[in-house]
Amino acid sequence: MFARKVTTSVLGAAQRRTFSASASNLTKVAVLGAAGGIGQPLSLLLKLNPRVSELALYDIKGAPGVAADISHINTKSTVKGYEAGDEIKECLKGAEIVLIPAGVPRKPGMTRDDLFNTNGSIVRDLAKAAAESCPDANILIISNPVNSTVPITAEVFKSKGVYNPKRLFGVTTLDVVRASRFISQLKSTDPANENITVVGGHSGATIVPLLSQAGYTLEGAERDEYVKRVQFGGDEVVQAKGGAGSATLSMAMAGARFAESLLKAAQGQKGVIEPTYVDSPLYKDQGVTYFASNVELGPNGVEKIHPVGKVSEHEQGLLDVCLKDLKTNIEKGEKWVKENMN
Ligand SMILES: NC(=O)C1=CN([C@@H]2O[C@H](COP(=O)(O)OP(=O)(O)OC[C@H]3O[C@@H](n4cnc5c(N)ncnc54)[C@H](O)[C@@H]3O)[C@@H](O)[C@H]2O)C=CC1
Ligand SMILES: O=C([O-])CC(=O)C(=O)O
Repeated sequence: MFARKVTTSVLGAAQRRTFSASASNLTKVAVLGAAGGIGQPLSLLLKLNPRVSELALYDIKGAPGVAADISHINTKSTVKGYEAGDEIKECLKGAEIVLIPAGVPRKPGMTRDDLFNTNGSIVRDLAKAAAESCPDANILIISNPVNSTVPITAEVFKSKGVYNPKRLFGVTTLDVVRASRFISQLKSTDPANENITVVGGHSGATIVPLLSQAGYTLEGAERDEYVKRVQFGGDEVVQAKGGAGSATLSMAMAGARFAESLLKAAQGQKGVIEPTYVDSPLYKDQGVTYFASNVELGPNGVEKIHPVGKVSEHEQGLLDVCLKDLKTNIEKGEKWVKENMN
């Protein structure tokens, strides 16, 4: 078996290290919402990943054009674009990973929950298609509000009798990327060496960075500003884009990183850990059925859900608020999809 190293100049050193694969472990990856702000750069990054053998790009408009463009990049994977209608079945058939960034982004003044009505239906319909065409795939939900769109997807898979909690992930990687970048700015460290655990969910107060676990003890206003920046980092981008959407490029990097971690784990690498929002036992006794914490990934998806671990008194306070909000977001998603399954 030959193994080749591929490096690209668009990613940092930490990412470059991970982009190597043996030719025997190749995978079909589908992106739903591939012509969007996230979908396009995410598809580009996946095209650069030699672990991907086939890239299937679906959108209600524009996917064939994106696919034609990306297909000229001189890496081995094949790329095909699919349009609305029945083509989604062929797009999903045989996919091992399905990334879903389809849906509308926020405008200034909106919360992620304000996207619920529009994106809930979009995710529900795409989840139905995935449950029918690739029930064993790893489903990676990017569309907001993630705290609710993940439970919506789970209920759809349950309704079809194919739910596997080990294969459903809310992508919260961007929170970890931000938490690591923001502390490096405060401490003048190399962000590539920072890995701040972030737990909870993916909106406002449900995003809980655990600085103490990385050995940092910020106090007072500095601590509060840091936590607020991590919790509301998305708003910073929404404001700066002034009505033209939310984070797309950093999200594409975060989504590609998570997909790469899953591929590495699927292809036998041990000890691959990413924080992600999954069906979790950690706070089920409090009625919180989904929760993001460090998760060890493996060939079957979720291998081991790590507990939150030791937290400071201040972090415990943040967690208490998080759990209350999360419960509401989860129940809202479950209730809505049960009443609107068709
Ligand atoms: N999880 C996270 O950390 C993050 C999540 N997001 C979320 O990702 C979503 C997408 O954001 P952008 O790419 O900026 O939006 P966008 O509007 O640029 O792209 C969305 C794409 O989805 C497509 N689409 C809409 N309905 C569809 C359907 N039924 N089937 C297939 N495709 C469909 C649109 O045609 C469009 O190309 C938003 O909900 C946003 O809030 C954004 C940033 C970070
Ligand atoms: O803020 C938004 O709406 C998009 C998002 O989820 C993020 O950037 O974290």
